[in-house]
Amino acid sequence: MSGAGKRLAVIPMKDPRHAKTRLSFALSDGQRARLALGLFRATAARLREAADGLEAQVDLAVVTGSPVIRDVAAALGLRVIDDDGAGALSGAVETAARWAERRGYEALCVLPGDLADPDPAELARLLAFPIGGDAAVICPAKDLGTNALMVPLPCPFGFAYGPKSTVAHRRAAEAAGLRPVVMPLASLRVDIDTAADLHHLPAGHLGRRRLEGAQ
Ligand SMILES: Nc1nc2c(ncn2[C@@H]2O[C@H](COP(=O)(O)OP(=O)(O)OP(=O)(O)O)[C@@H](O)[C@H]2O)c(=O)[nH]1
Ligand SMILES: O=C(O)[C@H](O)COP(=O)(O)O
Repeated sequence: MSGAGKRLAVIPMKDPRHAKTRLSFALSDGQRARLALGLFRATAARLREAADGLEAQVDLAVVTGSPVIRDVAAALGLRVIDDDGAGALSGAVETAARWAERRGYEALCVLPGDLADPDPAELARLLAFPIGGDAAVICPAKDLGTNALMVPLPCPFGFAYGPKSTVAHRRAAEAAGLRPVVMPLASLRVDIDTAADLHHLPAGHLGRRRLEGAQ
């Protein structure tokens, strides 16, 4: 099987036209779509840089129902997993986990596509963590969302994305007999949800320029 002895890092990604709705009062529809696509591209590029520097075999994928994202991901060399119209983040990640398990991958690392400024060195540290079959790694967001989750496959618990999902994932991992490892990585604390998060974007970034221009 193509994934034997390897890990799969997957980015769940909506269609940019339907993404970042919490920014709709701060950005136009076009600006939101460009921001969502730009954040996805940046996260994919940093993930590639991290994976290329590792001895451990890590393949990269996106799980999406968006033809736009599918084309961009294929051009970036990512594997494309159809989210089967999951309609919610946990369902899309579950689809990716089943896809990876069928192909023999030993672990799945999930990263959202809206991280503000992920550091490849921190991504590499996460990807290289030796989870074996008995641990799950959780990287908390500043609002206690789950900004990275790495689990053994088959994953013995259900994905529980939503408000304060770090707590839900930690409890679910423990209940399933896994050792939860909370790994607070500074560059993974911020994902772009609200206008206030735009300040965390790199200087000169479209989203930040728009916000500063608007003030
Ligand atoms: N494939 C897939 N990805 C999703 C889904 N829901 C969220 N995502 C992705 O998961 C990551 C985190 O999601 P959110 O923070 O909710 O992003 P968002 O849905 O664009 O933001 P809002 O519209 O403001 O809720 C982003 O990369 C999203 O594109 C889904 O139903 N399917
Ligand atoms: O972290 C999570 O559980 C999901 O990303 C949803 O949280 P968010 O919309 O606050 O990012």
